[in-house]
Amino acid sequence: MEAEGMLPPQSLSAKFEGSFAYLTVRDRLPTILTKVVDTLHRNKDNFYKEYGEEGTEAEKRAISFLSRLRNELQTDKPVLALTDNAEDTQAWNEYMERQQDLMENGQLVSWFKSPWLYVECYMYRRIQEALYMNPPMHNFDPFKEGKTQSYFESQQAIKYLCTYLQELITNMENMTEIQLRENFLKLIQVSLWGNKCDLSISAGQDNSQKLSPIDSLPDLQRFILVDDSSMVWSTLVASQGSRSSGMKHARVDIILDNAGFELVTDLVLADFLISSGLAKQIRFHGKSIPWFVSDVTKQDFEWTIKQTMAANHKWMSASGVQWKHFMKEGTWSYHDHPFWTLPHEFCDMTVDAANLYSTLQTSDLILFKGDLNYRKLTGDRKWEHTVRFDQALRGFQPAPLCSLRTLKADVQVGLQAGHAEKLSTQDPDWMTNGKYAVVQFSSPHREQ
Ligand SMILES: O=P(O)(O)OC[C@@]1(O)O[C@H](CO)[C@@H](O)[C@@H]1O
Ligand SMILES: [Mn+2]
Repeated sequence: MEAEGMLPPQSLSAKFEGSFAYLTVRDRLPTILTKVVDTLHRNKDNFYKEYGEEGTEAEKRAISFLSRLRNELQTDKPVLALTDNAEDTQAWNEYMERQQDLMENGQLVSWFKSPWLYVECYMYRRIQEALYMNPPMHNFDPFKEGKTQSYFESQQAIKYLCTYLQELITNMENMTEIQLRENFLKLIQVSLWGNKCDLSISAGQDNSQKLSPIDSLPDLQRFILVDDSSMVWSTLVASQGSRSSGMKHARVDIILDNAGFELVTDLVLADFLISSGLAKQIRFHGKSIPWFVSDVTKQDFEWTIKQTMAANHKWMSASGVQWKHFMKEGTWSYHDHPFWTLPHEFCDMTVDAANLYSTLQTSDLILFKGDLNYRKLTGDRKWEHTVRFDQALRGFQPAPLCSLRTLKADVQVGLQAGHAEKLSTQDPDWMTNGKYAVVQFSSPHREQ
């Protein structure tokens, strides 16, 4: 827990000129908006075919809304309250008020003056507003094409991975505890590096995985700056009771990040956890609206399993069939909660999404995938790099948790003294170029 009266460090923000936040708001976010507009344009005929004139009109209105939004962003206009009437509209507008209270000298909350985490999340929610306000477009996912493309472009790697998984499952019975541990650690790393493949960092450019993900692991090892995966293993082993008695029903929650290759790496890990008996239940958590270009929605989740099932490859389809079965029998389940697409830091969850927090409290292990989750875990703040991960969580400790993240934003805690300085001389962009990664663990049960 945080010492009382201690203020956390400042939020990252585009107000720091030249910072990664600044460059993202200035360059990457407008590009993403332009791509959304292009996507709507390209689908013009489809909207007409499906909904007639009404579809064409909705598409035009959404495009003009998004063009205005891009202009507001680029000219640093004040952030506007949401005008739609969705489940989370009020929470967003209340959060805006909170941001307003934090502003100094009576300045208004705006794109280049407010916290980066807030304005970036807000942009994706405004894209959704453009769609909500223009039915019949409210269910349209402007990022769908990019997500399916990234899945298809990673076919080769997915084949390798599913083949590897099916071999493991065949040999599981004869595996010693040491071998089981080794394979678990490998699949944790595959899921970790799967996070290299998000589409928002490359503003939607192809970033797919083509090589064998298992063979690349040894070369990547030295880029893992903090590796707490052995603690993750101990947590799982401790929570399942003995392997043969299977007394306890360990539950793992995976807070998903990106669709495409990354999601497959997560499903493979989840399959291994169940097939090995390390866990009895997996709960996946995804986004309820299209988010940060590549994040998984329920539709993406179901689509991925279906596609994998239908693949013309023995081991891929065997994996897909198994995953479908896990879903059907409830061993796996998919959940979304509006909190995952709110701009809050996770330390706010106890108050702002108490029901989600209490659900997570009954988990044996929570895996947080990706960069945005890391930003929310640490509040996207200017922490010293040597501050402990536990401390940066500021009381967010529902259950043992682990962040699997490749570095794509300039926040990083939990490093040894001198490590960050050394990296800065070797590779000045180490925090944002996606070459490095961390596996960081924190447990409420651990001695603080
Ligand atoms: O959470 P993810 O998918 O790993 O990354 C999301 C992300 O690409 O979006 C932001 C850039 O716009 C960065 O913070 C981060 O790299
Ligand atoms: Mn993402």
